[in-house]
Amino acid sequence: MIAAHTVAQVRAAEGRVMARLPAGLLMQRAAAAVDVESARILREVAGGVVGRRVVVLAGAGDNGGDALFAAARTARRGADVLVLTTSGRVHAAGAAAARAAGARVRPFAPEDTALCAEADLLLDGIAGIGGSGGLREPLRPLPAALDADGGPVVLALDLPSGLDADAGRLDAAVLPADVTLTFGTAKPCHLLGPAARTCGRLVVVDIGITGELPAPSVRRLEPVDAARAWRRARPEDDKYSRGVVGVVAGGADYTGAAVLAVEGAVRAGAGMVRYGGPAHPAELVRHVRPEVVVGPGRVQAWVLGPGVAPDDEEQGARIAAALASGEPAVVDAGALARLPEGLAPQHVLTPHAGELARLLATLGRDVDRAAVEADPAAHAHDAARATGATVLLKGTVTTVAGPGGDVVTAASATPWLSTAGAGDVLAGILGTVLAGHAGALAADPTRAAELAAVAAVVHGRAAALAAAGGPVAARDVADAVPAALTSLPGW
Ligand SMILES: NC(=O)C1=CN([C@@H]2O[C@H](COP(=O)(O)OP(=O)(O)OC[C@H]3O[C@@H](n4cnc5c(N)ncnc54)[C@H](OP(=O)(O)O)[C@@H]3O)[C@@H](O)[C@H]2O)[C@@H](O)CC1
Ligand SMILES: [K+]
Repeated sequence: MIAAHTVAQVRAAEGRVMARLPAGLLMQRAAAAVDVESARILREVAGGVVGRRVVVLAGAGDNGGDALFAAARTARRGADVLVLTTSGRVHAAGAAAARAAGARVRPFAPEDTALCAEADLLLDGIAGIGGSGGLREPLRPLPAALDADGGPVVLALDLPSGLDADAGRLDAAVLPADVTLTFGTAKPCHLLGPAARTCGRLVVVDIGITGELPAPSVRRLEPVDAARAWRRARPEDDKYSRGVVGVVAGGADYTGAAVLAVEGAVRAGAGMVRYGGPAHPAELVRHVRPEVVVGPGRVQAWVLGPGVAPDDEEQGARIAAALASGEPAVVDAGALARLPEGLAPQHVLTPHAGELARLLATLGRDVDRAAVEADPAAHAHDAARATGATVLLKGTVTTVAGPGGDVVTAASATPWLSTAGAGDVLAGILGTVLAGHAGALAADPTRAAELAAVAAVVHGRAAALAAAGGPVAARDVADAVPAALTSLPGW
């Protein structure tokens, strides 16, 4: 898991640690890590450090201070270091250290853009967690100038300058990084889309504040976390204790979604799957999966809505009854169009951006799909708070928001996964995960957010396995779930 903390959380922790330590020590730890990573990059891309061209952009605050002390260390290794200050103010001790080590230090001028583009390595110390409002002039043209082939490796200190550390938005000019070294803990911008795309490879540097940090506000689940959280079959299990998943999917006109949701649940290891729906999809489901039981009965978790038409009264009645039962449920597709009052965290809504925009519109918000895609976490969060449910928003980064404010993400394994039916399979997998943890969810329904992200990780991994770098069909994703599980590190 990668944990991210807000600026306020980081500043509070940093304050407590700094009160016990000599002044400037945390900055020196940060600078040392930047210097080590810089040397590693220079060896990799330029074959060595001595004489290699390093340009350092240093802003007015402590992010600039980190950059200046790192510049001093890298200059002492023999690199050719030019520091360009990007503000009228500069960290005085840092600038003195850089000069003393042989680096040149002067203000940035617009024509320096070319020098930046020709460097082997560009350190971005313009702004960190104190930054706001995006890149300022005269730096705004810089990202486009660096975009050309053969430009420098860009190493961002703490975060790519221009990002808002606490948000996933990307609505202002940003200097995208190839590598981001973040200090103490990741920040929400590193994990939330679309901002996360500008961070490149993320490295969290231990500067000694971890012990003072509270519970993270954003978490990214990794495959190893999915292995840990997945409920394994136990010798004493029977099909009921493993979890029974009730699937209300498909209708007279839509059958494929029912089959795919059932496949997802079966392949993820449900003890039993019960199908609820009209005769035609029921026959097809039975044909494809003879192990499925058709008709009502006790279940531990529901999968509601794949392939259900909004005006299907028969399926609508089943969905309403399932939600009223209070049992954990995946609320997908057609079921999203008819949400009742009184949802709770164990109800996981699984919209894509367009569906979330429609849902928010019914709650009186003035948003469209583009607005949701521009800030997925904020909108998922808004919907979770307004409905009381957990919201899993599908996308390149899967973003899960609990009504209590926690956000859990899962990076997508392959872009090929955006294919028809993949969402139905995810709904089935998630139904099995919720059913397997029904006891834990009864004790603490807010665990649904983490479990939803677990299902997304496994779904993404199954897709990557099935796709093997190329296109993938939804049913193949379901078939690959067992292999995806056994391939998880720590399984
Ligand atoms: N937390 C920790 O444990 C540790 C933190 N450390 C480091 O400190 C950093 C935080 O330092 P910080 O608080 O001085 O703020 P910082 O990020 O340098 O930016 C604020 C300055 O930049 C300016 N500015 C603002 N927006 C801007 C923009 N868009 N474009 C350009 N400039 C902009 C703004 O000036 P103004 O708005 O007044 O012009 C202000 O002066 C943190 O990210 C980490 O790197 C480490 O040393 C290790 C320990
Ligand atoms: K930065």
